[in-house]
Amino acid sequence: MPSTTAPGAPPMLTARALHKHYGAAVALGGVDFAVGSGESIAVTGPSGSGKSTLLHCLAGIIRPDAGEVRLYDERIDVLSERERSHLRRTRFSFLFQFGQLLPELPADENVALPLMLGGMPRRNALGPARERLAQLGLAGKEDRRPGELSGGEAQRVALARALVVRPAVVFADEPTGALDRATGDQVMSVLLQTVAELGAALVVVTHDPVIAARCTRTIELVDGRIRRDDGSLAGSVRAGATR
Ligand SMILES: Nc1ncnc2c1ncn2[C@@H]1O[C@H](COP(=O)(O)OP(=O)(O)OP(=O)(O)O)[C@@H](O)[C@H]1O
Repeated sequence: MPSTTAPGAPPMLTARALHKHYGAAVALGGVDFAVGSGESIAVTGPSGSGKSTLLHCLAGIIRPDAGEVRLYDERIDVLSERERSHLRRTRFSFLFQFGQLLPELPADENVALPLMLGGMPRRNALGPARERLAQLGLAGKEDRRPGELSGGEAQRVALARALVVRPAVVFADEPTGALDRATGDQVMSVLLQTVAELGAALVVVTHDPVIAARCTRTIELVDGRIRRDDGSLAGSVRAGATR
């Protein structure tokens, strides 16, 4: 998959020397991280190794105790809660194991929600929402509520919702964990393809080696540190190409 990051351009999202403690427990013990446009990074590692904590620090959900996180050149770890919340709404998207769709809303309104939260009138938001649903093979199912969709369809609605704002970075935590292999593979294909098309970056926490293998790069956390990193993103971004 070619990177859309221009040669010499800085990575989109970088973290340096991230530390996070919970009491005496070290959740992150000095993590350096970078992801560029068009890249997909699988974050793997045993339970309790710090994967979710890393994701939450990168996404500005929690603040690290030390270290820094930048979106392009902007330090996001120093922003106020209000500023980080705005950033999460406008530049980032999130996809979880269970899509967290609103059960009372039809598919198109679920997808339109992030646009409406950003101030777009409902009538304007429904168009792009339906377009995104159609791209994900859900044309004709716009009026269905989540309970009237299969698990895979519902997760594609969640995916449409994550992508409708054209995010810079998509954060996913076990996005196919609740799906069977075939459906999960399909959702992952759409996710990887769309992220590449948008020139976005994907950070996906997963226990699944099949999903990790489909990403452009895998890092493995153990005890809050990166034990294995199967590619140097900084080098590949500078070269304008990924593995
Ligand atoms: N809010 C919290 N309060 C106290 N300790 C926490 C908190 N969140 C995480 N931890 C601890 O930090 C460490 C890293 O947790 P984290 O959830 O990041 O791991 P993980 O790799 O995502 O685990 P899993 O695969 O089980 O979801 C663990 O020891 C965990 O118990």
